[in-house]
Amino acid sequence: MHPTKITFYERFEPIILSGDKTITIRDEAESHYVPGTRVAVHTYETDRWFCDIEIRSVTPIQFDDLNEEHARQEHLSLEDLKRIIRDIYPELDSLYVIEYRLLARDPAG
Ligand SMILES: CC(=O)Nc1ccn([C@H]2C[C@H](O)[C@@H](CO)O2)c(=O)n1
Repeated sequence: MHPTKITFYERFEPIILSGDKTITIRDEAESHYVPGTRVAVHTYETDRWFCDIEIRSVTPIQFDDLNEEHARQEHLSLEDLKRIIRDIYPELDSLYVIEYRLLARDPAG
């Protein structure tokens, strides 16, 4: 069964809902999303649903191959992106770029 839920740190909610952040970079444990499927997005901290996304692609990437295009898609500088990835996944080099598009958001949000 493919995963139908993903969590994001609450601080990223505004840029996900604005459509400015269109990828997330995760480890192997979170790499099993299926392109074309709908996934519910919840906050990591409180498990609050705030939107749905459609998975566009899941692509392996090495930490050293992260570039300015990934940073643009994350709506971050490359320096900040690499620092955040290193905070979340210290010493992990094999990662996955999950590209998505915003489908529906909480009308009360
Ligand atoms: C539990 C967990 O790992 N949750 C995550 C992981 C990553 N993100 C964000 C941070 C960056 O913008 C990208 C890159 O991983 O995705 C997140 O919000 N929550």
